[in-house]
Amino acid sequence: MTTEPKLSAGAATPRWQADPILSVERLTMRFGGLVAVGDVSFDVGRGDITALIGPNGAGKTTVFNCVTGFYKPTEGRIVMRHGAGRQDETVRQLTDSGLRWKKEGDSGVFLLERMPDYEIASKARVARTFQNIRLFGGMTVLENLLVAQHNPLVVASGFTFGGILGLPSYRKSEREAIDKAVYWLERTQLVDRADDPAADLPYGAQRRLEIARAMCTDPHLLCLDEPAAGLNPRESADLNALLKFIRDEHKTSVLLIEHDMGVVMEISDHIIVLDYGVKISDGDAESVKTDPKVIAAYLGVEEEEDIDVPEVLEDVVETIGEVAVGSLQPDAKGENRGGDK
Ligand SMILES: Nc1ncnc2c1ncn2[C@@H]1O[C@H](COP(=O)(O)OP(=O)(O)OP(=O)(O)O)[C@@H](O)[C@H]1O
Repeated sequence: MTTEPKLSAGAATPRWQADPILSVERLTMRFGGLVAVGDVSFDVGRGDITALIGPNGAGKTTVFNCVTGFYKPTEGRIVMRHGAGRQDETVRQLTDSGLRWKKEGDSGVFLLERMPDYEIASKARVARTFQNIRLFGGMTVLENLLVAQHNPLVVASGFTFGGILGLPSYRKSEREAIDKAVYWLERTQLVDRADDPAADLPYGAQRRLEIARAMCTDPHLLCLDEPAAGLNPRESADLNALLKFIRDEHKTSVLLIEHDMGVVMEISDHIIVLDYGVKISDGDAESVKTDPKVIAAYLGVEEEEDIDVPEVLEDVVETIGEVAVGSLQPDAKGENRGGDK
């Protein structure tokens, strides 16, 4: 099934079509007989906040794991681009040649389905956070951010000796790494906790630290798996502000999985909706939240069922727009379609 991206009336060509930083093309992921993701395609606009949403078990994390190299897709192509435009000719050349990436100056094309996860992070510059927080709990908050910058520091140390001897070039890189860490600690309101073990931070602060750590790697694309999970309303508002800052001031593209529709509808430029492993809607917030297929998926109405959309629409849009959708995650049939992460 193909679902063409939708825009609200009067909108111009969206960035995700004109200038996609990431294109997921006909992605399929099977686990034995289970099709977790089936023939899914979508684009992520450069400089956009893009949300991937859907009920439990819809396939969101599986898509994330394919994009970030934790899974090798069964089928499909995942194109990451540095520099403006679709770069179709380079994508075609790479696909035909069997090579993994091509970089020229500030431009570059990376076929992520061919790359191991460490290359996706270091070369394609895709950073991610996890549904279950994965910090180095015994290290301090500052150390967590310095570890994230390990690669440039190792290079600056000339692979050890420059660091041991304290050469000026290494000291300069070390200073820069600390400055960058402090910058992100300030942006995430964690400066006062810099010397505390990461495990001692409250939950919401640990989530912000994960984002700070990812940003210390200077990603072109930041992938966040349920960043608002477990946050209180105040922390969710802070998260919204942080993600808008990352988009607007750092021009970093963001792709997030999120169940909190308050967060999704407020900050997303573009929303893709999955259900049972297929894409059911794709467009801006306005078009997605009024899409009958989305409403049916969240409320568990069978597609063939003749729902009276105008009658229920107002209530449902209000619900999807305002509720932290924990209560909507299991569908109306009472099924929990997901597994633990
Ligand atoms: N490694 C795996 N092995 C087998 N099945 C898997 C694996 N990972 C995911 N699945 C299955 O694939 C389907 C999609 O799971 P996925 O975690 O991608 O959904 P999700 O949309 O992220 O769900 P949630 O919102 O609950 O996190 C589910 O049926 C899940 O049980």
